[in-house]
Amino acid sequence: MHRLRVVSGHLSPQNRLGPYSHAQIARSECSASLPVAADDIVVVHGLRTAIGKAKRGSFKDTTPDELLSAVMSAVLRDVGLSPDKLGDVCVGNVLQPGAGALMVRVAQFLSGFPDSVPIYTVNRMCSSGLQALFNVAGGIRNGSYDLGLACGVESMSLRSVGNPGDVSSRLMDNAKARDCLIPMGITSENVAERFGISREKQDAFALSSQQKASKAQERGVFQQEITPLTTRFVDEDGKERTIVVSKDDGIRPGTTVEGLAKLKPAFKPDGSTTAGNSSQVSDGAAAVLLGRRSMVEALNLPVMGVLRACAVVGVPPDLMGIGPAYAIPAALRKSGLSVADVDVFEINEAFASQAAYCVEKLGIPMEKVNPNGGAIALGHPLGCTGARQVVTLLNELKRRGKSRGRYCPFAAWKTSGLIMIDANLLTWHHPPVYFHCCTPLAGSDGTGGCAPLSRCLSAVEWAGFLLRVNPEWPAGTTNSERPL
Ligand SMILES: CC(=O)SCCNC(=O)CCNC(=O)[C@H](O)C(C)(C)COP(=O)(O)OP(=O)(O)OC[C@H]1O[C@@H](n2cnc3c(N)ncnc32)[C@H](O)[C@@H]1OP(=O)(O)O
Repeated sequence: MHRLRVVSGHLSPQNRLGPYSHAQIARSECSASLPVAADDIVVVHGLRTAIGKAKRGSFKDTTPDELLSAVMSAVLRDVGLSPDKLGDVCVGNVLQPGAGALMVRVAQFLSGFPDSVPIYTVNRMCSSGLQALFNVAGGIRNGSYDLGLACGVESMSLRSVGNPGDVSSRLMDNAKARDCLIPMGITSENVAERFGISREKQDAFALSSQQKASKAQERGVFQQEITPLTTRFVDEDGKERTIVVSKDDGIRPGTTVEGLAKLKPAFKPDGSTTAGNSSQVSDGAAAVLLGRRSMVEALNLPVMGVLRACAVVGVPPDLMGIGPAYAIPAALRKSGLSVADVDVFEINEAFASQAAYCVEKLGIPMEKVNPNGGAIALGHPLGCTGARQVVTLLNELKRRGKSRGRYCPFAAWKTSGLIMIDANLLTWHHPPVYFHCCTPLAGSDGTGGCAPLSRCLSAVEWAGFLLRVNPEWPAGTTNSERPL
């Protein structure tokens, strides 16, 4: 009934559609092609912390349980959901000892979650945050529970990559197994050499990431997705201060092609991968609340998107960065869409070499790729990034009033994760006061409200999962102002 009311509200002459006629609405792809089902897996809400520069940035003295707790509690607080309603919490993490099991359980209690709520970690390297989403979605799909929280967290300040753990000495006799020891920076060099991604091309990609992120930061775009975190910070004189962190550290608005060209190769003397065209080593966390549509509707929670398809593909470990070039087509096949149908792609920028290769190989127009910059500018807290990209993409699609997005981060070693998300106006849940926000035209600077209804209904896609975006929240709405 609620959906019918929502739809008829849009179609009624009293609504504020301005020049958009009913005929235009009826022609929309979204309403025609996207079925709505009670057991859809929907995204309710997502937030992230700011991303700190590891070892010297805002979160250099912040433990990962604190980062995680900040996003876990903020997401539930924003939508007014009691934690005891959660059936499971899955947290992507790469570097914490003991698979991060202690860290996440501590975060759970720091967040005020009862001990009856289960929590666990997952490690699919740089896709861990995304894998957490897959896992929670899987739990909902298989009927284990109706609501779950998918998170990602990493403190690269307090833990470093490097210890390979206990592996058999026989790995030296097996070329593929041996390749698993190749440092990530060298895999970037391999991709650049093998596929002819020149230094100039890499630097151009890096410049574009920095420029897009600078512009987004300047416009306040990230304020919608960042929950501020009050934390301790020890300054150069050893004095401890309390700071509030709400802004990403890594973005360099002054980046130029000349400045990038001057940087020395970081991983091998005659290489092309530098500090400027690599992702930054960072600290951060993100959380995304997922639920079965029937339960989400029963609790009158908002719906940001619907999970439509997931794909995970393995690639050779010495070329790990090419993952999106394989995972994106796999998810496209599952969804019956093509690259041309997609409006926004979020592709992880572990290195400009691999990201540029994937974009080229798939023939994606650059303006559709990471419109607010990626890990080169923002930073790449390993276990967090997949969840962070989902949060960033959903907010971008919401700003644009787009109904479908597609997203693809990728994992190190041999796998690539892909999820697809679509938006369908027919499934929106929000109070009428916000409902009208989809009628004014969005300003190109993201400040002018949501897109017209005809655009809200159009199809967009994304590499990864198809998520429905709810553009009823005006651009610039802060977390605390969002409707509950
Ligand atoms: C599956 C996966 O995702 S695999 C990927 C996993 N992640 C990784 O492997 C991390 C890859 N990145 C790295 O290892 C590191 O960032 C490195 C080794 C490339 C560089 O490390 P650092 O030297 O500490 O980098 P840092 O960001 O501090 O930059 C060093 C200097 O380069 C220069 N620089 C960096 N970016 C720029 C830029 N955009 N323009 C101009 N100069 C720049 C600056 O002089 C900077 O020094 P400053 O910060 O004091 O001004």
